[in-house]
Amino acid sequence: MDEDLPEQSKLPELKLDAKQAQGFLSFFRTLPHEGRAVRFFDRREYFTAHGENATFIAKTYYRTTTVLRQLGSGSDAISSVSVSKNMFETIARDILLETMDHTIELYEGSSANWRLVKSGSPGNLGSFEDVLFANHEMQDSPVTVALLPTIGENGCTVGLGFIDLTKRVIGLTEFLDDSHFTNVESALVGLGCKECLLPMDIAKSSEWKALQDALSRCGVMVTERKKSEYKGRDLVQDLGRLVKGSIQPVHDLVSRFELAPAALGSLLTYAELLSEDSNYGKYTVKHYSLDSYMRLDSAAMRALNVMESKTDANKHFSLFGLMNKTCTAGMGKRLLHMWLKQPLLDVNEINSRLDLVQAFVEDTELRQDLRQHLKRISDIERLSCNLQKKRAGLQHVVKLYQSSIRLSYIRSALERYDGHYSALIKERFSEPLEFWTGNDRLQKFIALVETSVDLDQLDKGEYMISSGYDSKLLELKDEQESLECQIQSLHKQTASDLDLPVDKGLKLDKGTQFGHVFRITKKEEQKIRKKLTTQFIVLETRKDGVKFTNSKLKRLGGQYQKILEEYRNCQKELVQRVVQISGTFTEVFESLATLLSELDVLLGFAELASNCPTPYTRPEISPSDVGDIILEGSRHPCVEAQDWVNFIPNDCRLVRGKSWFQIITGPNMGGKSTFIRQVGVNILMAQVGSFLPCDKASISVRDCIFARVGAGDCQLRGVSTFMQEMLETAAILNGSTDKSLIIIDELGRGTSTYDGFGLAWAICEHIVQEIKAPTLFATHFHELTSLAQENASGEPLTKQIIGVANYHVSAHIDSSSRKLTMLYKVVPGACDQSFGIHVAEFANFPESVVSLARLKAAELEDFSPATIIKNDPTEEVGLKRSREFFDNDDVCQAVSLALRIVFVVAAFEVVGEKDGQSQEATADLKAYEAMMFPHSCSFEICEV
Ligand SMILES: Nc1ncnc2c1ncn2[C@@H]1O[C@H](COP(=O)(O)OP(=O)(O)OP(=O)(O)O)[C@@H](O)[C@H]1O
Repeated sequence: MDEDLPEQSKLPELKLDAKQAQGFLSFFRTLPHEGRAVRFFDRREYFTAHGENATFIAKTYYRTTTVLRQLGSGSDAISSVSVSKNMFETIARDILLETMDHTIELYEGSSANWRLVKSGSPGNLGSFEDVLFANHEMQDSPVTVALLPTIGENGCTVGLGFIDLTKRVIGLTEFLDDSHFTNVESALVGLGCKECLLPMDIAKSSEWKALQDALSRCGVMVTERKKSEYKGRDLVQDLGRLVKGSIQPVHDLVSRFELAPAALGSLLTYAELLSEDSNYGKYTVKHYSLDSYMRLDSAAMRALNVMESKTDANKHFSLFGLMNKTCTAGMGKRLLHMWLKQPLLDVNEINSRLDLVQAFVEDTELRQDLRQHLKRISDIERLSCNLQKKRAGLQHVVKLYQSSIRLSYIRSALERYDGHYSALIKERFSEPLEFWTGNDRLQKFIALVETSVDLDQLDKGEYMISSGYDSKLLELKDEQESLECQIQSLHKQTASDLDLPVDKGLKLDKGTQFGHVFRITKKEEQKIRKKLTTQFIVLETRKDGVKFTNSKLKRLGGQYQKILEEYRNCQKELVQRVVQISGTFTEVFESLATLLSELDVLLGFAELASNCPTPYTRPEISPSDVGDIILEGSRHPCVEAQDWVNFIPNDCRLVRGKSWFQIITGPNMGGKSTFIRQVGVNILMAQVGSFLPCDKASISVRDCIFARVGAGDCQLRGVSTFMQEMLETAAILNGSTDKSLIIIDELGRGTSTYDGFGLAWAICEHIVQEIKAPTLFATHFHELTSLAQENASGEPLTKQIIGVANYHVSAHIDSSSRKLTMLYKVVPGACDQSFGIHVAEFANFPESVVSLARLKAAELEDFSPATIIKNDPTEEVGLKRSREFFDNDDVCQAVSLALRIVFVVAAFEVVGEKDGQSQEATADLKAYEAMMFPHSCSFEICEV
């Protein structure tokens, strides 16, 4: 067992005697049951957890219950587990930052006396921030949201309040929502919500299942609160204490909403903001408008790989990982996170970000210079937050100082720039920097630190107030030095009296037990024993020598200790005072943090655009109701960044009335998904303000990206996959408009071919005719391509359908070797043949199956447009063809056999992967098989 468990060797021993255990158990039993709380008990060198928590930790983090020990005896015993400090940090990070389904409590004490010292939840990390970010940067600031939905005449209205405790922002909004809670989902995604408060009845009721599903799709922790906590009555008064500046705008904002004030009220109670006066006057209140940013739901975030995931093999798998070229500690990364969740809609705002990026792309020297300086900037935002929450010490003040003195270099680098965008750089950075770093602001802080802190001691790792800062401290320091001199001369005098060399013979020690003492080796003691016994007091005789003193040393040492004590107390008081004064500069630091993190992210965009093997280009941006979406020579930035990929660029021309709706066909593995996702990713990047991996790009701003991709990639989830697919599609049909972008991949794969095709056709028609959103629709239903067929006179086959164009990803088959080569080139027109059998051949199908499949396929009509046009255009062409296809028993058998073989091969892979869970996997597979092949006999998993 030990070898399997890396942490096992570090498992601390649970050392409690029977009495201690008894005392602890009596306390532990008094704790109220809280299913979500994981409680830890600090035992100084290690931590422990008990009962259900112990089992949870053993199973989740140690992956074995053998680490469990029993505390107490007989029926009173409870399971317990010990956790090292490192392991505690790992568990806390996982619970609060990754899985986000528990809260953590930390208790300190002994025997039967314990008290709660820290508690944290995913939305409110509280004092666990120290543990979580002691060795890691804080990359994302958690946000807690409270929702209050209600059904009225117009449908469902949702009141929303939120708090970002790191940025000290409180916000509220209210909106109508559809039955899928599309708006709730985009608000949670946009805000980066980690925890959501819901009234208890709503969190439990099956009537609100759709809302609960929306929350679960976003992966937020739901915290149930009593309905009585949803009170907005005293909200303005409460906010009056928390906000900086005038309360009137807050009053005006709050009075615009009916439900949101109550939601926000519950949040203020939950976060206990009013109970700490360090929060007073520190918050800003804002209206979060859903219409200010591009809306993205959780499916789109996943489809476009916007955020990094734990399973990413390398950081370039996600857009965040790829675009994160920030230099500051934490602040830049948090802003990038926010920007990626809130792409802009305003053309001018997008263009001004692009202007700044262009300035930094064009002036490499300026960019490199600024980035060098930013590398030395600490997380000013968090440091200043800690100062305010009185969690800071002199080290934090010094860190702020060290960052502050670099700002003059950043300012002068920016001022040297005289390129095309100098006015903008001046307005956005140089002038605000000049203001905040001026004599009345940052310079005052710099002067405070330079006069108060002993900066010379920093090299030794000591953070102290310089004695010159305070007359009392100076006096104490002088006295201390004078006493030190007297002790030194006594040392010399005594050495000469004893006829011993100073230091080498007679040492002067300073310890906690005796204070100042003389020490000699045992050998020397023999030489001076007589003098020692008559003139000195021997304190201790040990292997390392004999310690002794005399009345003079005792007196001087005593005085020295007293002065030292006074000096330390004085230092402590002064440190508190300096930290407190530094806390009055938070407005300066917050403003500087905003400026610097923005500069950091924009410089990162410029760095990415310039340093890619094929440089990025600046997109042209037009409002959402004009212009087309044209990407020439575009690439998927994350796929392109993988070492093993030689990426083939493609053009995408979404032109209104011509190719606003594109059907993409082509062989499996041909690059369809990559292509449609890369269009979404490029648009998102543009609206965030980044250059694009394209040769040329123009983009009509999109207010929303809807994506339904990927369900086909997790086929083994069976029926739920289809349900998921339908839910996501329903959200698209409900929420999208002509200003959105829709990306759909492999729709209708999770059900029968007839149903799937029927749904796909109907959805396409609805999007083209009703929604009119630019759409990329990748499909294996070749029959869908007839949506775009035109008859000989150029009229669309189906009269009303205009603006549909066919594209396909090309592949080459060598006629002699029958070798299939993917060209990854997206070209106009429908795919004129199916490559399924070639792909099966690639997958090492048995030759007999491939030959039979070839034979039977040859008997079928081909997929060419010409053949399709031959059919009656008024009849559903594809349906007819697919019915013919499945009426043919032989083909049906061949296809079924082929599918079953793929399936059984996959079954073995999965069973192999799901080590130890083969029964479960087999059950999954059988359920899947029953769905896919309802009329055929069941497969057996056997040795191949
Ligand atoms: N433009 C490209 N240039 C180079 N390689 C590409 C390109 N597009 C895709 N690929 C590679 O091909 C692989 C398959 O691409 P993708 O998943 O997009 O195919 P697909 O047509 O959607 O397949 P399926 O229909 O089976 O889902 C990708 O993982 C990528 O490595």
